[in-house]
Amino acid sequence: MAKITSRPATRSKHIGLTGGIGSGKSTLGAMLRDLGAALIDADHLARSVTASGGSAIGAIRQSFGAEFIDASGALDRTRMRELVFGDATAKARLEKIVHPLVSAATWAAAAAAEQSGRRVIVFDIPLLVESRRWPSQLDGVIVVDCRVETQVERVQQRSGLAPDSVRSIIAAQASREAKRAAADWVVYNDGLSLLDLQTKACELAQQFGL
Ligand SMILES: CC(C)(COP(=O)(O)OP(=O)(O)OC[C@H]1O[C@@H](n2cnc3c(N)ncnc32)[C@H](O)[C@@H]1O)[C@@H](O)C(=O)NCCC(=O)NCCS
Ligand SMILES: Nc1ncnc2c1ncn2[C@@H]1O[C@H](COP(=O)(O)OP(=O)(O)OP(=O)(O)O)[C@@H](O)[C@H]1O
Repeated sequence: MAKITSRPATRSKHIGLTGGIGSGKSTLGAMLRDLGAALIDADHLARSVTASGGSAIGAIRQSFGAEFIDASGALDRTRMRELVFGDATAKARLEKIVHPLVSAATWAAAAAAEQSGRRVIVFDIPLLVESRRWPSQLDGVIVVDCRVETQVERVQQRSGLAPDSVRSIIAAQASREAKRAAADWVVYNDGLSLLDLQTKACELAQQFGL
């Protein structure tokens, strides 16, 4: 199958969805999917190329060493997290391996959604604002925003990561201000119940013609 490396000719709406770690973008993405959008999740694709047998594993082993691959043949995520969020050069080296694979998988999934007649495709991309290519390839961008304290709390609750580790990940991402400046729609997901967030999802879905 030919590799798809950029946006195919399209008639559906392509909406980017981004936000810092723990902001709630995957939660909003799932709500938009339930309202009829096709959802493409870059984190999910990145996890699949770094799972056992994934297409990034050979290059990661070669570049970082066998100690970054666990006994099942998958990326050792804890070890890699501890390395890259304190070492910008190592992070760039990892991204150079993973991002092109995620990008190709993203466009392949978008083409499939397009072919099956989906009118709205939501691209959940954590590093959308940091990327030079993504913004120009989308029809609009939703930014989910919340206070850093809320991000730290949510991620700690979700995965047990220590507050300092969460803060080091936040420090490696674009600032809240930079993200908001790139937004066509800002969803402020702080002090909101999940029901309130669902209401915001319904309003967006209506604007997208879902
Ligand atoms: C470093 C890794 C192994 C840590 O794995 P872990 O299971 O702890 O986290 P997970 O992949 O679920 O990501 C959680 C969140 O961390 C943040 N994050 C992940 N990678 C990056 C990055 N390169 N730069 C900044 N933030 C990142 C995002 O907010 C993401 O939603 C993993 O995140 C990874 O392989 N990152 C490189 C690939 C990448 O850039 N993914 C982002 C989407 S393409
Ligand atoms: N309004 C809300 N009320 C209660 N819990 C929420 C709300 N928004 C998000 N959460 C919870 O916060 C956690 C983080 O949300 P989510 O996974 O959607 O964030 P994310 O931005 O996708 O994070 P990541 O970058 O790590 O993928 C989840 O456990 C989610 O259920």
